[in-house]
Amino acid sequence: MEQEAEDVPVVYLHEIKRQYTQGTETLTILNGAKLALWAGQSVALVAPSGAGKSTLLHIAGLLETPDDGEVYIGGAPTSQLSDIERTLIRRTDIGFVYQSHRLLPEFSALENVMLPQMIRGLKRAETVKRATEILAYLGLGDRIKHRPAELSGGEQQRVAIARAVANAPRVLFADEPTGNLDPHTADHVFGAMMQLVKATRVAMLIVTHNMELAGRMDRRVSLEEGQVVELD
Ligand SMILES: Nc1ncnc2c1ncn2[C@@H]1O[C@H](COP(=O)(O)OP(=O)(O)OP(=O)(O)O)[C@@H](O)[C@H]1O
Repeated sequence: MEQEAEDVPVVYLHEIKRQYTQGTETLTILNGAKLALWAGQSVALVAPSGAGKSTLLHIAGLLETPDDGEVYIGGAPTSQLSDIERTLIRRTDIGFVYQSHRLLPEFSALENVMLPQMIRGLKRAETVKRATEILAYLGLGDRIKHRPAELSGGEQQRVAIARAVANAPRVLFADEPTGNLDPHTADHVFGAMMQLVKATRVAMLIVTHNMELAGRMDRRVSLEEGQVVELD
């Protein structure tokens, strides 16, 4: 990761608007949402079902385009970029972790973590080295040859986190990453994510319904009537 001025947010959502049209009805989900995500800061997004959390994550992660407003990554606007340019930014700057791990079942933990780096065109030896290091950092040094089915739920989720940070992204988005885990395992996985934020200075936005975990993050925000509100 290149060192850059930290007076610019890693991600800045400016006046984001998103509507869905269903038949004759128009649903306004985001209505001028603004949010800045900073390097080295973890932010919990806590809001009721249907409030637009996943929509916000997908727009901020350049998976969806807003109807209006601008997504800035590292200070640069993204709305005029081509699909290829957006894909490249997603590969290098953005990581995603979902509620279910979505690992490839026929590949080992190591190979799953190597894949995003290989897609990016890094040399195999380099990807093996980096993937091994990240897995060891997340406490999986003795599990790298295991396939997902041979790992526990918490281990699978840590592999998914390793895969998401394999390319040293500037921002990590996680949609209920511990939602499928028992409280003890959730605590462990969550702890690993918090460590990563401080160790790598990645910016992190985590959707969670768990107020205890949200309370351990740097900042808490919600969505009300399509706008982001600070909870602290
Ligand atoms: N493709 C779509 N077409 C129409 N409506 C949609 C579409 N995607 C989402 N919605 C609606 O937009 C609203 C927000 O959805 P979103 O998935 O962002 O909510 P959420 O806050 O993540 O909810 P949850 O906590 O239940 O996952 C919902 O009411 C949903 O029905």
